[in-house]
Amino acid sequence: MRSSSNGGAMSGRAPGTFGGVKSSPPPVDKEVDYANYFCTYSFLYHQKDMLSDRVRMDAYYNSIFENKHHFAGKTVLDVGTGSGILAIWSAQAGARKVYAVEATTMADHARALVKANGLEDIVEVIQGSVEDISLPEKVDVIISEWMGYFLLRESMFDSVISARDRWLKPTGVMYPSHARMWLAPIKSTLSERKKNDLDGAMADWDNFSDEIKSYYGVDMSVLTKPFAQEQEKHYIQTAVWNDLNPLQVIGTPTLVKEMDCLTATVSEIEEVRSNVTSVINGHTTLCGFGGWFDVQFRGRKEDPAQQDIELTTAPSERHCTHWGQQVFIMSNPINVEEGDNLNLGLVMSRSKENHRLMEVELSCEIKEASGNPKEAFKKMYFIE
Ligand SMILES: C[S@@+](CC[C@H](N)C(=O)[O-])C[C@H]1O[C@@H](n2cnc3c(N)ncnc32)[C@H](O)[C@@H]1O
Repeated sequence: MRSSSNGGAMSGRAPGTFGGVKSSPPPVDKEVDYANYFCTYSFLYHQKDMLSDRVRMDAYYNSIFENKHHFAGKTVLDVGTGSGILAIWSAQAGARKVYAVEATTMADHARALVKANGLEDIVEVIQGSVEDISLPEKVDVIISEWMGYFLLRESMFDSVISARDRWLKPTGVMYPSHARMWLAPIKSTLSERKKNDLDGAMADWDNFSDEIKSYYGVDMSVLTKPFAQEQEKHYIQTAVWNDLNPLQVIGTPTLVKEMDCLTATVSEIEEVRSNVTSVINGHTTLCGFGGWFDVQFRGRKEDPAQQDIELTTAPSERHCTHWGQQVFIMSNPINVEEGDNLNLGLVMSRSKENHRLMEVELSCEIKEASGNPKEAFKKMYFIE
C-alpha cells in the first residue's frame, strides 16, 4: 500500500488569495510531514508491499534492462530509494555510479542490501531529503517511483522536480518520462453499500440521541447536522480504493492530465483542471467515477528508449496493482443509455491541512445522444 496519512494536525495555512494576489503555499513543517507521511516508509513490511506488486516491478525492471544504453557507464540518481531496488537494478544494468537517496531510516536497510549484493562500490546510499542533500556531480538519469493514488496523492513528484532541476544534466533522462491521469464513469455496488452504511450510521445516531435525551436529559439534536456531514464525508465523499473489473467501466475513459516529467512544474500539478467528455456504452446505471494513472518510460526525444515500457493501473481482468483505482461514488446513481454524453469537470487540488492529500471536485452534466439535457451532478471528494 502507499503511505497513509492521518490527514490531521498539519500546521500552516492554505494557499489562498489575499488582496487579489495569489499567495504561495505555506511552508511545510518537516517534523509533522515526517510523522504523517515518511514514517510509514521506514517499515520493511511497507516496502515489501511495493516490492510484491508484480505490475510495478516488471515495468521498472523492463524499463531498465531493456534500455541498458541509458544506464551503461552513466550516473544515476534514485529519488526515494526505499529498499534500494531501483538503484540496485541501475547498477546491475551497468551504471558507473548510483546515488540512492532515502529520507527515512530505510536507508540503513538499503545500504545493507546493496552491500549484500556486492554493489557498494557503485551504489552510494545517502540518508536525507533529496531537497537537502548535495551531490558531487550532475547525473545522466533520474529514476524514481513517486506515484501515489490517482497519480498525485503524496505530492512526491515535487521532490523529483526539485532533484531534476538541481541535479539532472541538460541531456539527462527521466525514468519514468511521462505520466497520465484517467477518469471514467463506472457502475458499482459500492454506491448502494456505502449509502446503506450511511443510513445505518444516521439511524444509530437517532437512537443514541433519543437515549441521551431520555436517560440524561440533554437534547443532542443541534449536533445532528454536523454528525450527518461528518458521516457523509466518511462514507460517500472519501474516495474508495478499488480493483475495478473493466466491465464496470461504462463509458469512454477520458484523459484528464498528461505530463512530461522532464518539463513538468509544481504549479502545473498543484491544481489539475480538466473538462472532458465521455460517451456511455450501453443501458446501465451510473454509480460514480473511477480514477487511475499510467506512466511511460520513453527516454527523451534526442535519446529515446530502445524499448518503450508502460506501467498502467487501469482496470484489468488479469493484473491488479497496489494502487488499484480511486472510486468516487454517487449516493444517488443515475440511469443512463447508450450514447449519452457526460461532460465531466474535474478540479483536483491539495488539501489545505495536508499538502500530500487531495481534494477533488467532480461535476457531470448528462445529455442524451439527441443533445437533450438529462441530469447534472456536482460533488466534492477527498483522497485520504
Ligand atoms: C513509493 S516508495 C519507492 C521505494 C523504492 N524506490 C521502490 O521503488 O521500491 C518512495 C520512497 O521515497 C522516499 N521519499 C519520498 N520523498 C522523499 C524525499 N523528498 N527525499 C528522499 N526520499 C523520499 C520515501 O521514504 C519512500 O521510501
